[in-house]
Amino acid sequence: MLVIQGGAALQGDVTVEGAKNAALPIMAAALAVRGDVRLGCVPDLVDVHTMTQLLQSLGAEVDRSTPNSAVINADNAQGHVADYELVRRMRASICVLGPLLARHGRARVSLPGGCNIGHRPIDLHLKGLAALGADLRIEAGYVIATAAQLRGAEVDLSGPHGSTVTGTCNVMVAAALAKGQTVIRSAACEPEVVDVGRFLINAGAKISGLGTPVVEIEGVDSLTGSAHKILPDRIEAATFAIAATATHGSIRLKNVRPSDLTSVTNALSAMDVEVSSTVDELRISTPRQLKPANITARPFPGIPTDTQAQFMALLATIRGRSVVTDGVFPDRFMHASELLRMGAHIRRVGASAVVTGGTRLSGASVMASDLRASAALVIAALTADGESQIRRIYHLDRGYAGLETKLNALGANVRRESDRQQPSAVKAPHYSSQSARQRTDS
Ligand SMILES: CC(=O)N[C@H]1[C@@H](OP(=O)(O)OP(=O)(O)OC[C@H]2O[C@@H](n3ccc(=O)[nH]c3=O)[C@H](O)[C@@H]2O)O[C@H](CO)[C@@H](O)[C@@H]1O
Ligand SMILES: C=C(OP(=O)(O)O)C(=O)O
Repeated sequence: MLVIQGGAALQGDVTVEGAKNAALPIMAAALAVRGDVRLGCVPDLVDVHTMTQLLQSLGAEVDRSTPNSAVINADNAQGHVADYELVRRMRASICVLGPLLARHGRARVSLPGGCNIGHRPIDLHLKGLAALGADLRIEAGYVIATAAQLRGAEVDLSGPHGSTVTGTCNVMVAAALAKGQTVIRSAACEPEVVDVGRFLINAGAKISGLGTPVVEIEGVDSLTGSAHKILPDRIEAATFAIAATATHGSIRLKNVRPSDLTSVTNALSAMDVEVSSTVDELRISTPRQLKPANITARPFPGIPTDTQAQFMALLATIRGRSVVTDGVFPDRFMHASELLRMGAHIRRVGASAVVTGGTRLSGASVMASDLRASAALVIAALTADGESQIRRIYHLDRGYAGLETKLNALGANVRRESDRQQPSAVKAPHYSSQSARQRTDS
């Protein structure tokens, strides 16, 4: 668990890692590439470790001996079965479906489980791959997919809450090696999807329209090894920016792409936070008084759903009434009940959470339910009077590398202790270790 003594304002510089949500689908896409794939800025996260194990279970060689890098060679990867034991640990395992199908013409991938952030179907992944000619069925908890020859097609990925990020990645990889032209309509526009597309282009794919809802792909015969640097993690950056704001601190974020964070910085500016940027840095400086705000998470370029919980924790500290809505995962409010334990005033009203902020939060023992809920509890604890214990932080280790080290360097008081209520806890991942036990959030 993390034990946090609240009250310190975050001050100083922090360097942001490469993005989890780009690293995972790119590592999966390496299954469809011949030769060495050299990745830089790979974050040292439990999820990356799980993806490493998944690729190895399929026969790929993965060398992570150099920090923040991965060299993947899938030339001898003959496996096509992504086993439940690995897939259940991490939702993003579904990203191997498209690459396996493209590579072997068949794939058997365990269904990723129901997750704590709400309903997470994969119907759009299946619909997209079926449009390319795959035959797909669900049997005994596995997606079973076969395709003698994938063929380019028109694919519409619009769902009830926008497009699908990992679904777009799956279809993009499969289409890159399909015969003929594919047009993906309602493609996800998230920067991580663009990064996956750029990785594929470096490997020889022909893709245009990245970052727009219409992505066109001309299939090629093969993809070949290449080097790619993972883009900076906008969610980690936003988490630190929100934490600095909540503690009335002042920080400089290094290795960021400010244009990926416009919705977040606009929301902070509307609360009266001072935000300034250079090409790869952001400065956040917080006045004494902040204004409440209404926050609605939406697909890119909207406020990311992966920052909604952190915003809710911040708004609980700001005097006045704020409304938080999640237009991507409408039920992603598990953090609210734990924030209540710290003295926050939050009510669910229809599809939104109404936050009446301003009462000082107090330290408490709380339980993290998912990755960003954990981050929200950390932010709340940093602002609270007294000590908080945050349990089940294996969620946090899925998505934040060295969080307590980074926070302490900014002046926070955070320590990691063993949690007797957490029998299956994982250690923070280590480059050379292949044996970390992990827990699923799914
Ligand atoms: C590894 C990774 O990149 N994870 C991110 C990815 O998850 P992930 O790719 O799983 O999320 P999606 O973009 O697929 O989901 C977006 C919305 O579409 C719905 N949907 C999705 C797929 C489908 O087949 N049918 C369907 O209806 C979902 O229920 C949700 O309402 O994008 C989410 C939304 O930005 C982020 O919270 C996750 O951090
Ligand atoms: C929900 C998240 O990740 P995943 O899709 O891997 O569960 C997240 O990063 O907040």
